[in-house]
Amino acid sequence: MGLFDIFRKKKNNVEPESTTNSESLSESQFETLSQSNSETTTSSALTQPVMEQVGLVDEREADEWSKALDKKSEAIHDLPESESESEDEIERNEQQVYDEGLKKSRTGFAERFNRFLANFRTVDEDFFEDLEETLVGADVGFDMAIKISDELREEVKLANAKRKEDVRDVIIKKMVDLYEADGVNEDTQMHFAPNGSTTVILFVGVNGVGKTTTIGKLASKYQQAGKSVLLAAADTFRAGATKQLQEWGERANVPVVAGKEKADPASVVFEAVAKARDEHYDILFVDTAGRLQNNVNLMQELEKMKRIIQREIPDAPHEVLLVLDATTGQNALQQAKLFKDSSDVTGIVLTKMDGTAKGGIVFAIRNEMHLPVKWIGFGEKASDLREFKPEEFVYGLFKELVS
Ligand SMILES: Nc1nc2c(ncn2[C@@H]2O[C@H](COP(=O)(O)OP(=O)(O)OP(=O)(O)O)[C@@H](O)[C@H]2O)c(=O)[nH]1
Repeated sequence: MGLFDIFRKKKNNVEPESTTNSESLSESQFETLSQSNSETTTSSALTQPVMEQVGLVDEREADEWSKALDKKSEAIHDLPESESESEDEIERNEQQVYDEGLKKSRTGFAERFNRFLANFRTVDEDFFEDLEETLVGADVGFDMAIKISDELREEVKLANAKRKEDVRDVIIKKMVDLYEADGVNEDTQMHFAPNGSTTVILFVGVNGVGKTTTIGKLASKYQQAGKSVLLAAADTFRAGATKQLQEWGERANVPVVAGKEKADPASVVFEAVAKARDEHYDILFVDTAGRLQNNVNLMQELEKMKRIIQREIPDAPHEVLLVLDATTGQNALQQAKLFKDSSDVTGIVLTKMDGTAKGGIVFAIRNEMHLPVKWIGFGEKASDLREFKPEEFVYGLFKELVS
């Protein structure tokens, strides 16, 4: 089943009284959609995986970690952890987090589409130009916008479309299809060290994107899931960074290895890796600085850290996660290119999704970067960080936009 079919199926399971679930929207309903503040609640949803996961270091172990984590995120959300809790309830909770976190983007997309379709008369060259502009404005990325409009030119269904909602449905289906096609073989799993040895995860990204916060959230998740966690405060560049990480450490009840202000970050990393290995910690998260005198220095610093980690634990780091701030749109993409070119990024953490009205960045990252989004941040609380689920994301973004 394709991603769009999953989307449709989820939509058909939504409460029947929902306005947005009606098979066909009237013109006036359609025009007023973007002004509607009412949020629909989803009911049962599918758990079918969208794409195959490949290349796990140790499939059984990764599965075990993932299960422990899933169980804990539900507990964090104050769901009763009773034996009787059904899969539907767990899934609904996950979908609710996505629904709430994507509210701004959903409304933003609806407004852009409605503005674009308000002038719809016929599918001509102006139509495609306006469409490209609309998509670029939603942070879908220039390449993806052109790709969508090029493919839609060939689409007979679009050429014959008379009603605005049909046009809109064809466009969204095309976006979802292209997104899915770009994600074949994408590996969204977290990788862990085999045989219970220490897993090292390095976080990179420019300053202010949410690295320290993400580490705090993950530390708390894994710690509560029963794993022993150690943090390394290797961002010695920014005065408050170590303190901030220590606060997260205290909150999560997790120790932090820190150096003096302006100390060599590599020495902090060395100390932390040695401690993690010798004391058999399950997982070490390494916070790094996002701001040095220039990019070359920044990249050299990261390289040096990696060498030190590898000297102590040869198969580490098991993940290099690039943290990107979703509200910065094209800037985030530029950063991704910079880091991808110079460090071996294995995945992306997309933060502040709750703060943007242009959720299209997820499409641009997959289309242009071919890097998997592994985690997504919907707020500042530990429980607001979620594993990235493409089907939940697509549904949360478009559920009110497809008839
Ligand atoms: N709304 C929202 N805010 C977030 C999210 N993630 C992080 N933040 C906020 O973003 C701000 C910056 O986060 P930090 O974790 O300090 O960023 P950093 O990348 O470590 O910054 P440097 O230490 O300067 O490199 C903080 O105020 C966080 O609370 C999120 O998913 N949603």
